[in-house]
Parts: sequence; structure tokens; C-alpha cells
Amino acid sequence: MTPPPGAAGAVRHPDAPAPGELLGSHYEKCFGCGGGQAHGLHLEARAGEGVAVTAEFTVRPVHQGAPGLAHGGVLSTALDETMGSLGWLMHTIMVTGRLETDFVRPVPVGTVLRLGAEVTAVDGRKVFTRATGRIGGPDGPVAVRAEALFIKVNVSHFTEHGRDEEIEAAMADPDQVRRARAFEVNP
Ligand SMILES: CCCCCCCCCCCCCCCC(=O)SCCNC(=O)CCNC(=O)[C@H](O)C(C)(C)COP(=O)(O)OP(=O)(O)OC[C@H]1O[C@@H](n2cnc3c(N)ncnc32)[C@H](O)[C@@H]1OP(=O)(O)O
Repeated sequence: MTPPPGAAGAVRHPDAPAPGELLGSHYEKCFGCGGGQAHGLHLEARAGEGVAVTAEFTVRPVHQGAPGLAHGGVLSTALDETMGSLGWLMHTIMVTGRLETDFVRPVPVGTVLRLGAEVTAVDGRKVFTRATGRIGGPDGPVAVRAEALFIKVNVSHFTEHGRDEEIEAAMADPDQVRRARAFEVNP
């Protein structure tokens, strides 16, 4: 996932949340960041400097794969969600096109995984990102890392492809519409 020569650096939107500010959930029922998913990851990402974010994920028993250990797919989801939240800082809606995860060490249930993600390059609609998850805190050992290619999309990506029931409910929710618009440069 190497950006092509001539790819640009990421540009922080002037109205991006200040460093340290919580980004909030983009959708209440998102498995990654929504508060309305009992078994979800409940990730809370914060803006960093430039186009970077941090987040914390507490591994709960519902996230197990092997006994006492986090499921690898769940860890990939945590990294994916963290990288996806970088869109807040660019006011860009983007979806994952490709995701590669390295599992470096097992992650026990009860671990607080400290996640960090940044944009490495932008080439047209393609946004290149990377992320790490460290055990216990920002200086803890790296347990997982990932690179992902996100593709910029419009809100129509969701309205055209999402199930009507959820789309209609989202469009009728002024708070959800406000959050969707917060991602876009030209809503
Ligand atoms: C009311 C509702 C409000 C909702 C408010 C929501 C707010 C914000 C939500 C955020 C949510 C985040 C949540 C976490 C992240 C997810 O989990 S996102 C969910 C998982 N991802 C998906 O479902 C995406 C499914 N895939 C697709 O829909 C389409 O394949 C895509 C990604 C949109 C691309 O399709 P496309 O628009 O037709 O673009 P396409 O021309 O194929 O590709 C564009 C470029 O990307 C490259 N590319 C595309 N895919 C790949 C790939 N897999 N590998 C390499 N290159 C690729 C192409 O080669 C092309 O390159 P160039 O030719 O320009 O050099």
C-alpha cells in the first residue's frame, strides 16, 4: 500500500476539532464507535496534531476469539475504525477499500489498547493511512498495526446502498444529519 510518487500530504481542515478534543461517534449504531451497540467497541477517538487521532479500546469478554484473548477480526475493526475517524479532521467521508493488519502479540481480555492513526498521503480520492495498537498506553508494546487505503465517497454512498429502514431513520435524525455534514467540505 505504497502511495504513488507525487501523492500529496494530508491537509487538516481549518474547522477540524482541536488537538485533544473528542471526535464523537459518526453513527450511534456503528459497531466501532456507536454507544447504541451493546457489544460494540465503543471507541472514543480524539483529535491529535496534524491529521492524526488517538483512541482507546477496552477488550471485553464479548470480544474474545480464543479463551481470554481478543479476536483478531475485532482488533482489525478497532484499527479500521480509528483510521476511518481521520476523516473528521479532513472533513472527508471515506470508506475502507483495503486493510492490512499485522498481529504482533496476543491481546488479553481486559487490556486497554491505546490506538493511534495518521494519514500518510492523499492521492485524489485515495487516502493512505496507518495505525498501531499498543497494550496499556502510549508507551506500551505494539500488539497490532495496520495500513489501510480509504476512498473518499459522498453521502450518496450510504443513501444508495444502505438498507432503507436504517437510512430513513438516520435521515430523520437531525443529529445524525449534522454529524454527516460535519465530515464534508461541501455538504
Ligand atoms: C445519512 C447517512 C449518513 C452516514 C454518515 C456516515 C459518515 C461516515 C462514515 C464512515 C464510516 C467509517 C467506518 C469505518 C470504515 C469502514 O468500515 S467502511 C465499510 C467497509 N468498506 C466498504 O464497504 C467499501 C465497499 N467498497 C466500495 O463501496 C467501493 O469499492 C469503493 C471503495 C467506494 C470504491 O469504488 P468507486 O467509488 O467506484 O471507486 P474506484 O474507481 O473503484 O476506486 C477509486 C480508486 O481507488 C482504488 N481502489 C479502490 N479499491 C481499492 C482496493 N481495494 N485496493 C486498491 N485500490 C483500490 C482504485 O484502483 C481507484 O484508483 P485510481 O484509479 O483512482 O488510481
